[in-house]
Amino acid sequence: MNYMEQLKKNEAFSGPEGPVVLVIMDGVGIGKNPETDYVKIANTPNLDWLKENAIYTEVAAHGRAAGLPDDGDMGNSEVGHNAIGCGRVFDQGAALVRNAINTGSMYEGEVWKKVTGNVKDKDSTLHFLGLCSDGNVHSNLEHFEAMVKQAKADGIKKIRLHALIDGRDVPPTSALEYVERIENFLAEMNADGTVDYCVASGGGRQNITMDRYDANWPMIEAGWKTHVKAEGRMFASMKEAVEVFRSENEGILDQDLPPFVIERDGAPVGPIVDGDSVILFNFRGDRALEITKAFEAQELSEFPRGPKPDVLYAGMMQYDGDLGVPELFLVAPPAIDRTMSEYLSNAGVKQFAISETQKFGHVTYFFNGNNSGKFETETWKEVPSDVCPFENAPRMKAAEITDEVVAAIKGGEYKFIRLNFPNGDMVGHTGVFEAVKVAVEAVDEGVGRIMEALKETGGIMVCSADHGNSDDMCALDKKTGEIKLDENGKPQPKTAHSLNPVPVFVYDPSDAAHAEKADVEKPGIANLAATCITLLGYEAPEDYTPSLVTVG
Ligand SMILES: O=C(O)[C@@H](CO)OP(=O)(O)O
Ligand SMILES: [Mn+2]
Ligand SMILES: [Mn+2]
Repeated sequence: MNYMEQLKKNEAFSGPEGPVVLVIMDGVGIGKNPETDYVKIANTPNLDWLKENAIYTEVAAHGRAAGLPDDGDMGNSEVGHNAIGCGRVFDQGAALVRNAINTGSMYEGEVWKKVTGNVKDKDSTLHFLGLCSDGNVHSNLEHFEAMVKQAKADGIKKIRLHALIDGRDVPPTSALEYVERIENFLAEMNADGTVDYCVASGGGRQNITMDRYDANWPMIEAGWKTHVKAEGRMFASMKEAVEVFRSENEGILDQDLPPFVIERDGAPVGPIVDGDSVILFNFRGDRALEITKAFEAQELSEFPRGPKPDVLYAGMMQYDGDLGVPELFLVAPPAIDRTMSEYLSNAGVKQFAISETQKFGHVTYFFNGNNSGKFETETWKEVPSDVCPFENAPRMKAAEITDEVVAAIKGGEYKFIRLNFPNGDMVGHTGVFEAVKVAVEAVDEGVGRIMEALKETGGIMVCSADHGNSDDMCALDKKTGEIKLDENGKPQPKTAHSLNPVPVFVYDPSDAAHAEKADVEKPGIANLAATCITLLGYEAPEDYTPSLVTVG
């Protein structure tokens, strides 16, 4: 459907006096275990009050409810904000790539043929760069393995893997499990002696290559040096690199591991040079855009890249639909259309979107279906994030974001305000329990101040989350369900998102909407779009998942 029907005004309710404010508390879900649920453990008087006094419901934010392949897949910010922003559930990257590989349609596509053909014609190297885990948030090693098998069948002789280490979508120190899997797989591929496939470089994902939203370009510079120029500390294998780094940095998490280069006979085994092909096998866009720019841009001002090698570069997906980046991609992204931002813009509703750098693109680019363009009535505001380990500054910029939101509420210009508080998620990923508690408390304070401003102006708040994280902070023993302890008897942290549902609070202090909880079957975060549109006094598009409240 490419036409855009207009939103109809709701005859029974024409919207509140003040704005509708959508608060996305990133990574704040509803835990199952009070001992590991740092949202519960934190002191949250405002969220507690809302639970008792506002309209309260719980919605699914993972698995099929977010367009992921299976209900065992945890939610994440991309699929979460996509669903919230477009009111429907699309099959997302993880599912689309799996499908393209299983049906073989990826290999029949022009891009696969081009990328592999280039290597065959020039007798050069096919490089794979990506996050090496089965987290299914940015990537899945399964996809890498399938592509390598196909490349071998297609006659590719030389493959190099530039391996980013995870520990953020999978257990925090699980790297060696993936290293073993990769090394066994490559050994199997090499066994008949016809090909030369190996790991060439890598490092922790929070250290190199996977920065996002221009927060920290030195990470991209370090990645470029490591993967492309093959400059850095050399090791005989990835296993050796991980083991040495761990012995030198007590307690280091996988995501923070330093960069490494693999050598053979004293020389780096896989710099990226003229004539090669490169596939970035991450399917998610936020942390893929900067390294893609480094490979694609003719001129680059963000760091002294030097002349870029003349390679054929392809992404797993198109990462930005508006910018058309990257030029070559293996799988078409979900065709997310008719987002609520577009509808509201067509209806002339002025919109304000805000977060700090770390989540700025979540509430703008992800929210608008992975498009970086703005609709006419939108204003976007980015509060610069600190560049530091967030366990050291767990309040992040919650207060500054709140200041801006309160000013926007009181200013009266915007009818719809959306914001993301990153704390519950960003600090949740650090695995530092005490910091997570402070992080959640900072969010609660922000919510409280927004409530006050809405009370004064007659607005309405919809407060929810994109997925869980801080609600499930400890590793549990799979068999017994007990908290796993480390060698000092302390709970082992869990740094990944959770599979838990998330809360939805609808707070209408002046009772403008006479809102009541609607009876919705299997509610999910996608239902938030229709909820906001309904509270703004419009009828939601028919094919949006329904509003969680009735009004009028
Ligand atoms: O940090 C990230 O990239 C992901 C986890 O991989 O978190 P989120 O989906 O919350 O952005
Ligand atoms: Mn998130
Ligand atoms: Mn996260």
